[in-house]
Amino acid sequence: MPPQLRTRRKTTQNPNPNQNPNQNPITKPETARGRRGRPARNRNHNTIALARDHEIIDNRLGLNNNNETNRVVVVEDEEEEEEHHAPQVRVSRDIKKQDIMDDDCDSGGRSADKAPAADDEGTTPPIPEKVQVGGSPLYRIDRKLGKGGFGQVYVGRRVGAGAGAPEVALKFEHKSSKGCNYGPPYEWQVYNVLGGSHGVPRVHYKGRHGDFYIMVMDMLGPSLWDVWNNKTHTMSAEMVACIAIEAISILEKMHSRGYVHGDVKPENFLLGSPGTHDEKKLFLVDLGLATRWRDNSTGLHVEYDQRPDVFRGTVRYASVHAHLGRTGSRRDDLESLAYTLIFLLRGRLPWQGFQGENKGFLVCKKKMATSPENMCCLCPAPFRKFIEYVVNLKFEEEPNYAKCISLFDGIVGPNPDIRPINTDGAQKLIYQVGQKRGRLTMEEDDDEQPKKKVRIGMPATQWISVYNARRPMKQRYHYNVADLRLPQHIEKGYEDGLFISSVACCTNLWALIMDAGTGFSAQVYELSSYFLHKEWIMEQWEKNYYISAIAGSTNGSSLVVMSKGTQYLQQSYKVSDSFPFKWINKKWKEGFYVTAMATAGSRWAIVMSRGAGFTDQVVELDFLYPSEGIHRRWDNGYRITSTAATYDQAAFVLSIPRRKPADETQETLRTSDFPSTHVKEKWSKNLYIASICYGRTVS
Ligand SMILES: Nc1ncnc2c1ncn2[C@@H]1O[C@H](COP(=O)(O)OP(=O)(O)OP(=O)(O)O)[C@@H](O)[C@H]1O
Repeated sequence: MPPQLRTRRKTTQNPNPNQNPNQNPITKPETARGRRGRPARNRNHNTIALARDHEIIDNRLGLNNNNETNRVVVVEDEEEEEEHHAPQVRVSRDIKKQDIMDDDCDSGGRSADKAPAADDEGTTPPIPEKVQVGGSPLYRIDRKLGKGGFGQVYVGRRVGAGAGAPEVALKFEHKSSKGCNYGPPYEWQVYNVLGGSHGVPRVHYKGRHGDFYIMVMDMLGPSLWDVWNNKTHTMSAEMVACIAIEAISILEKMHSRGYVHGDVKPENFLLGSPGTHDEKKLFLVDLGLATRWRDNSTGLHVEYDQRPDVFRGTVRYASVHAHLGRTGSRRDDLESLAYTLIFLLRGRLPWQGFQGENKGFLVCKKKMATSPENMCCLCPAPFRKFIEYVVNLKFEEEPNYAKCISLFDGIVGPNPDIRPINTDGAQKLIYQVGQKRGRLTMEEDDDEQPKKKVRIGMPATQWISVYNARRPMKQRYHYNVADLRLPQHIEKGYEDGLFISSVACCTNLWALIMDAGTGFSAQVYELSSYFLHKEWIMEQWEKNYYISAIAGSTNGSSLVVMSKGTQYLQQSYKVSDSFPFKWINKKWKEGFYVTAMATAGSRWAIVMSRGAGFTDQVVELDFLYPSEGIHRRWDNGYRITSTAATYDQAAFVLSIPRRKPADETQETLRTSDFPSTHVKEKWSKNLYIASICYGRTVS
């Protein structure tokens, strides 16, 4: 079917007649481009970039000075709204660890691998028979204890020592391994700080032997995954509650030293060596993904950030924030611990079994959609309470470890000496907190107002509208506009001296914001059955129009508005099945900033422009309205400049303007219906719609 083409054009005189249109050749053609003025097309990515020698007419002042305060409100005939369920979108990530291995055959199997040293896989260079590092005695390498994505761990026996001499564990990392690009493994630094502290094995020596970096550490016993696996895939509630209690105390200690572990999972909790007095003691190993939550020099919490293309950890146990690429903080370890506990107790997590390229996205989506009640049905109540607590923690919030530990009191036997796991560390913590506060439990928090549940298991779609403070101006909105009625509203707006500033779509009905403060001098638009209609856009680019607003419908059509008088120098757009953060990141480095976004069903279209008038830009992407992230960004001077949402996710682009507006006020609203009455209230406070979209939030 040919694209449905409805193009209208509106031109006003350049209100800045002193500017010579031939004066100002600004952009250098992109090197990938062929003939002059032709866009460079990246065949693989449906990316079109145009570089043109042209001059920019900045009309902003001309129209912004309009002091008109009367506003015309045209409310479109109400029409029935249909509910459309968009298919799932994909998120591709930088996969750092073994997240591909998470499926029905458990990744944990690798730590039970007890092959002798000589039988090692052909891909890794052979482990030496004997090693001596960093002033250590000479060790003979014995059986293999385990293997991870980074290293291999073997038993070491001291050469010449008697049969009763204690064994050590040696972690080998080949110099060519991912973790050793810049010298010794990063994990060594973390062990320097944490080694030997509560629940972390002691490191005795470390150094290089041949092509291997080797760490000599306390020899430990089976991992919790091994124990679970040997026990027909179940564990008693008492055993898991003891693990919870002690694991929380280990994390508390690690956090108190400024680190988050970053990869909490059953494979990384080890018991002490069988037959030793530590055999019931819990340890946490693998510090390769540990990061600082507290800056060493300032003592302050590290800065919040979100980089949706960065994933660190293990898909099955990662916190939702880790999936979304947010800077790790203490809450993430506790969320991963909660999943670890439920896995040990129930033998399975609801998001196991996803496969394929967009597995990380599907797992994260499922985590968001699983309420604590559902995750913990048939589990004792403390486990649900623990999950509810941890998923509500804020980025910088200090977890109440003692309260978390006390949640499990009722499940474990009263006598710590006969518990299946040693809980000494937790007893000590509870005691210390009790001393400090004059009480042993943390019941005072029980009167707290119940927190808003963030994992509802029930998606909701809403209008998200963003309002900026501006000098009084005329703004008009239309909503529930069917395709055929678009032209008449737009033409009327043009006649009244308005230009389209934002467009949005709810199901297949359009919303249109037109105002007198755009600064545009001319505008064209097209309603097309394509998302997006490349040829038309290129044609308009050739005529010096730039994309100023876009929207897409669930049936895949799009409304693209292109204007003259923008401040843009060059523009590029991408249509993608998943939120294309990697591409955005790449374009940021080239001086482009996101200036418009839209979705059609599960697809995203992102427009980026040079000369956007921003000095920095960030993205907030979530399965719900990311209020914490937005507030943090606001505090740092960012303001929302683009929004778009699918049925699954909402994306917000926040920018720092090059020129600060006199009044930086920005407000957002989430409403089930188009916010017609709210808009009028906002207008009365000189707040005008700056961006609007319809899609995923949480009611
Ligand atoms: N001190 C130890 N004593 C006994 N076994 C150990 C010890 N340290 C590690 N292991 C075993 O070796 C396995 C791999 O160790 P570790 O997790 O440190 O390696 P890694 O390559 O960093 O793993 P990952 O891929 O999870 O990052 C562990 O799961 C465990 O079974």
